[in-house]
Amino acid sequence: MTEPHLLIIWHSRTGASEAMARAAARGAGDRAQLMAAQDVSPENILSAGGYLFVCPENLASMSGMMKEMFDRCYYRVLGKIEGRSFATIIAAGSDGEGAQAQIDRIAKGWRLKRVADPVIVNMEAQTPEEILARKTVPEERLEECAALGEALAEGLAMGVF
Ligand SMILES: Cc1cc2nc3c(=O)[nH]c(=O)nc-3n(C[C@H](O)[C@H](O)[C@H](O)COP(=O)(O)O)c2cc1C
Repeated sequence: MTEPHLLIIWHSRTGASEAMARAAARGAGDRAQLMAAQDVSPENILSAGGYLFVCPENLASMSGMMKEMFDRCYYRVLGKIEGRSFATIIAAGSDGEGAQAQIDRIAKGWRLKRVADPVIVNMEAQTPEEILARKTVPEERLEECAALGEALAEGLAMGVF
């Protein structure tokens, strides 16, 4: 992997966020490290040049596993990653703004710099059956995620961010 690399951190319950994180990693190629939130350590965060956070909105919040990653790592890296770049992709059933705002607030605490507009992919799941079903993200949205991954990794490699 080339340095400084993009760390893509994801959590997914029904597959949408995982597919989008994998698409972003495909776009970034060998300039990205793709990690499930539960596996991320403070050392992984410290060694990356920038971050892409990808998770669903659950009950108006980021998903619990993503929050657990922030809780576990927050103070271990506070003050050591200031100015690094970040972006987000949120999978939602109908909204997504709550999860988005929470990650933005935590990133502000870390003094990260948002370098791409927020991406919220609304899967339009309304009923319990739809919400609990395995998700298939439309191809054009996956391509958008791939393009974002490529742009972030490229910007980091070129020292633009
Ligand atoms: C327990 C639970 C709570 C949810 N709450 C919300 C919510 O507050 N707002 C929203 O837009 N979608 C909500 N959803 C829908 C998911 O965000 C949506 O299905 C998303 O595509 C799931 O992403 P994933 O496949 O990566 O898990 C919820 C889903 C679950 C399972």
